[in-house]
Amino acid sequence: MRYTDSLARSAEHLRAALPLMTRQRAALHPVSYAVWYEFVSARNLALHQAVLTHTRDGATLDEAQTWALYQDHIGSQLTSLDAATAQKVGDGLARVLDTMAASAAEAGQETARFDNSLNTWVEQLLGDPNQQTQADVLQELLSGSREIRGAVGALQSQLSQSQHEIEALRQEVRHARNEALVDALTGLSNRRAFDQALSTCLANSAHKPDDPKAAASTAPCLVLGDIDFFKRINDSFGHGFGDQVLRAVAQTLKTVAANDIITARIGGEEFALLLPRSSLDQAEGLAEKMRSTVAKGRIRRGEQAQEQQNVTISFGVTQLAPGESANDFLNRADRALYASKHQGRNRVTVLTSDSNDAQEPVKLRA
Ligand SMILES: Nc1nc2c(ncn2[C@@H]2O[C@H](COP(=O)(O)OP(=O)(O)OP(=O)(O)O)[C@@H](O)[C@H]2O)c(=O)[nH]1
Repeated sequence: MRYTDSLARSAEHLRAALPLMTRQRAALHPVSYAVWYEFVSARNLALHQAVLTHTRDGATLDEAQTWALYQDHIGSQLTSLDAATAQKVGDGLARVLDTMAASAAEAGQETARFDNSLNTWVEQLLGDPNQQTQADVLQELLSGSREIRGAVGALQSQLSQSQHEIEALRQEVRHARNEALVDALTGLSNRRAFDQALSTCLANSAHKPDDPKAAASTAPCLVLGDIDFFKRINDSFGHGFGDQVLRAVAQTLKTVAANDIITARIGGEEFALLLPRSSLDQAEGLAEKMRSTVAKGRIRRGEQAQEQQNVTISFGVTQLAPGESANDFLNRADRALYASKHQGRNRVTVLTSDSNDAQEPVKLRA
């Protein structure tokens, strides 16, 4: 069960959530309650972080953002949890069937061996006319054994049919599981997949510390991107065109990023790229290439050639410091992104771990 808080604790979270919802003029429906409940209870770090990002500088969460947060951080978790359970059940069933099929095959071989022995005995007995009665009995035994063999054969083919069915089921579950990790609009990884990849990447990097003597030291790098003035695009040309812009930008990021880079849509118009092992310069170069490719592109709005829209995207780039938590890593990338927005947008900002102070000047590139 997802919510296991005691009554007193739930009431405490609710008391904390309600004033926030009022201040945010949040709509009063279960999706909105769930988002704010999870935010105040700090049970869901990714959601907590996303709400902070959306509401910085006193901004309010709108309906679309609330639904998107629910979809990315709460709803999809339930789906993939179900899928994980189904996968476990499927695997268990398949294991049982594998064992049964192996036993049945063994039983079949046993029976065939028994049948062969009987054949030999019958030939010997038929060679002796005085043993006619015993031979009749043995013939009967032989035909009985053939029946057994037929039955076991049927069982084997039944089991092999079931194995095919289970395999098909397994593939369906695998497919459902993958779907739960994919952002339906853009086809990129979703927030959940990104969070999983980030924690795996951090765990791996803890086991493989970087060589401090290497010239351009490599470590996990994070590139956060956020489309500029996206609200204006939605407001001017409609939500449908906004979605088209999201798909086009996602496609550009996917094309520019190499295969080993996790490319995710982690919020409404926010993207994240995780480079498992890279120098900060390489990560900055990648962000810069993405920024300029998006800025040069034109997205068609209608049938007329002049109905084209250009969009820009701001980036924040950082590299993991040794022993750093995922939260601090993400926060620094977010602050770098925020600096890009603050400095005029359509730019890449790199923030290193030793320039942790938000006030400290950061390296900017337009
Ligand atoms: N079309 C579309 N819009 C979305 C989606 N998810 C969030 N949005 C919208 O994205 C907009 C984000 O706006 P803001 O957070 O104000 O940011 P912005 O206008 O891009 O401004 P800056 O980031 O400061 O440049 C909001 O209007 C959301 O409704 C989505 O899936 N599709």
